Amino acid sequence: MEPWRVLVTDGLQDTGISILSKEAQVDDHKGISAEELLKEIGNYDALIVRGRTKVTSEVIEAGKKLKVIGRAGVGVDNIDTAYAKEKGVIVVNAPTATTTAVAELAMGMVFALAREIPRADASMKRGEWAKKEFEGVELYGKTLGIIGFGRIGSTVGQMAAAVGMRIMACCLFRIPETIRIIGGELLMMDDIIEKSDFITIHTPLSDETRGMINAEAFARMKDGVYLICTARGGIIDEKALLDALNSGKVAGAALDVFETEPPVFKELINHPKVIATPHMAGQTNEAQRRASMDIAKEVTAALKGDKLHWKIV
Ligand SMILES: NC(=O)c1ccc[n+]([C@@H]2O[C@H](COP(=O)([O-])OP(=O)(O)OC[C@H]3O[C@@H](n4cnc5c(N)ncnc54)[C@H](O)[C@@H]3O)[C@@H](O)[C@H]2O)c1
Ligand SMILES: O=C(O)CC[C@@H](O)C(=O)O
Repeated sequence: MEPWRVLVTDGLQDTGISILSKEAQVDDHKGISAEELLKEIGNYDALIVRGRTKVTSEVIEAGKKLKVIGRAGVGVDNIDTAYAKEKGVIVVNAPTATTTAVAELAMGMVFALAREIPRADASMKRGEWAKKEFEGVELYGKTLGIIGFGRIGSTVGQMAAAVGMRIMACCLFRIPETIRIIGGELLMMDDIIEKSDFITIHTPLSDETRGMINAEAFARMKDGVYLICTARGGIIDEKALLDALNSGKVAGAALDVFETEPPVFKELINHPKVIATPHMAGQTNEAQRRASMDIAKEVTAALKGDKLHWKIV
């Protein structure tokens, strides 16, 4: 029998490639264009992507031998999962690998906003000593509203509780035990919006969450609120955020994800009260190693017809 062929299009750490290579022929074609992918995909049994590759219905249609699509990470909003299901193509992800990394970046953003660390550093590098300009706020005793209390949101909750923040969270489905353990409150999203000093977003992008943080939501927030988003671009209405920053309603925003990536809305990125990072929250060496191993094992299991842990469709 011919060996299975696996195409990797957004890079994968060597540990994952080694696991796959024991069972299949692996082609690492990092950065492949959309046109090239359409031409090549017909030769492959499995496709492994991160967030860059758009796995459209056309790609799935062209993948005549395709049995499984693996997402080395969490969000599958770049994969047409409905079409994959229709075509009997399995979609799996590696949802636990990057939880700590994303939560740590979100917490880092909370600290960075409260003390304006990036702006202070930039002023030092310009040769200034602008000590009087920097009076921050303390986190101790402040309320952190967590929208989406799943794996990442609840990990952020534990970290923030450890520095003395009061935790309020809202969640759609299961209510993790964590909220009780950290002495937090489970509330409706409206309450979180109105009562929080800091708001951090950890939901997936869905029909329901797209544009969820809009002008109306900003109007209901406390004056001087801080906003953090490491979840997905599109959940926050970026134009409404810029207006809220300019009016002073929002004292600072830290964003890892954008409606368009790389971002085209430069006025937002360049705003002095915005801290921006290039969709790197899940990108620690440890997290990417775990993601590469998890997705390699899961894709191999799908090819062999073994039991799956993280089947999306
Ligand atoms: N920036 C990055 O590099 C990066 C890395 C990993 C994940 N992410 C994003 O983070 C998201 C969350 O990841 P996770 O592992 O915590 O997922 P998760 O499924 O464990 O948690 C998401 C939570 O959001 C809740 N939710 C969904 N819709 C909601 C709504 N309308 N209102 C309130 N709560 C809602 C769900 O109930 C769930 O508990 C992912 O979907 C992904 O988009 C980003
Ligand atoms: O893999 C990436 O590039 C981003 C990962 C992240 O957004 C995820 O959902 O796992």
